Amino acid sequence: MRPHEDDITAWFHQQSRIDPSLFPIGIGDDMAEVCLGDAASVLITTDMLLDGSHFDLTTATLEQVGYKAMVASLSDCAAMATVPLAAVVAVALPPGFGQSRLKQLYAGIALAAEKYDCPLIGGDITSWRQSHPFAVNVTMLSRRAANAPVRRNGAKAGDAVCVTGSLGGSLLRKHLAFEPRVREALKLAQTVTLNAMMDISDGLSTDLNRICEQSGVGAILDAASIPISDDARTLADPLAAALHDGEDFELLFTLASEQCTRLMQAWDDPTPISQIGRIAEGSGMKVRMPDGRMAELTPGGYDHLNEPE
Ligand SMILES: Nc1ncnc2c1ncn2[C@@H]1O[C@H](COP(=O)(O)OP(=O)(O)O)[C@@H](O)[C@H]1O
Ligand SMILES: Cc1ncc(C[n+]2csc(CCOP(=O)(O)OP(=O)(O)O)c2C)c(N)n1
Ligand SMILES: [Mg+2]
Repeated sequence: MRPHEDDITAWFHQQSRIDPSLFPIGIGDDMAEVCLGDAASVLITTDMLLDGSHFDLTTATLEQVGYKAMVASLSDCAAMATVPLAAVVAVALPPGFGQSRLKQLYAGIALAAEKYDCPLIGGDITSWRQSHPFAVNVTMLSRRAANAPVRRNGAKAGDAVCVTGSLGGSLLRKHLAFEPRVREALKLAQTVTLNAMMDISDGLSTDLNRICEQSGVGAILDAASIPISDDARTLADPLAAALHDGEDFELLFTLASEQCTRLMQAWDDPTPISQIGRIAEGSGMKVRMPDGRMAELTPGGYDHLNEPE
């Protein structure tokens, strides 16, 4: 079944009557683009992370949470092959949170800001009057690189489907300490023509479905080619983990088959790239299982609107 989140964001997209000459990219991609005149533009994304949903403060440190909040947004900048510019960070604090814990959070934010050259330029502090969980929201700006921002809607039948890094088992470790693929995305866009790209936050099955739906195509994956992470291999069903766990924060992209051949020859970055399947005409996703059997692939990743009541 289609994720409920996608139903409502598609509805938001339908409702929005924005002028494409002012906002060339609106609802539906990892970032929206705002024209500033004279061919200049800025891209923007916002993401809220909640204690209990995106991290668990009984086990994660505030420094890890600050880092994660920043790199999740940096991953959106990478998803469109854009250059991060700056971040503003808003927090909602439980009563009695205090300055010293805010400084721990800041240490994680500052670590990511420094590492990815994306300074914190503002924010907001609010506190709950009653007992409520901690929340942190990052809004981030980026700018175009030499390439146009890579969108979700450009995949074409016959394209190769590729990912960076490896997938699955993120909850064991990676989701608090990953490296957003900013450098890799810019290198990719410099080396080849990318038809579609996004980052994998909700899970390969759910996020590939977004590219397919927005591009009006289907996809066939080859399970044996999916790079399964070492952490996913410790779980009961490593392939299911790679397909559905989410928070891999790897790049998922499609490009013409000859471009893919060229990319595989030219790619010299330490982060590996794998071709995991092909874009097909029509709609829907299939996966060739390791035993050769073809199975339907339905979006089985994270859906905030499909949580138990
Ligand atoms: N509350 C909202 N109001 C308007 N647009 C929204 C809202 N929530 C999400 N969106 C938009 O819906 C699109 C799809 O969201 P999603 O797939 O979750 O993106 P991401 O994984 O990059 O956060 C994005 O363009 C996002 O900006
Ligand atoms: C305590 C806890 N439970 C569950 C998860 C797993 N998880 C939480 S949100 C999420 C999906 C990604 O988050 P979302 O807010 O949808 O990010 P976006 O797609 O908007 O970038 C996943 C896999 C987690 N990281 N921590
Ligand atoms: Mg989401």
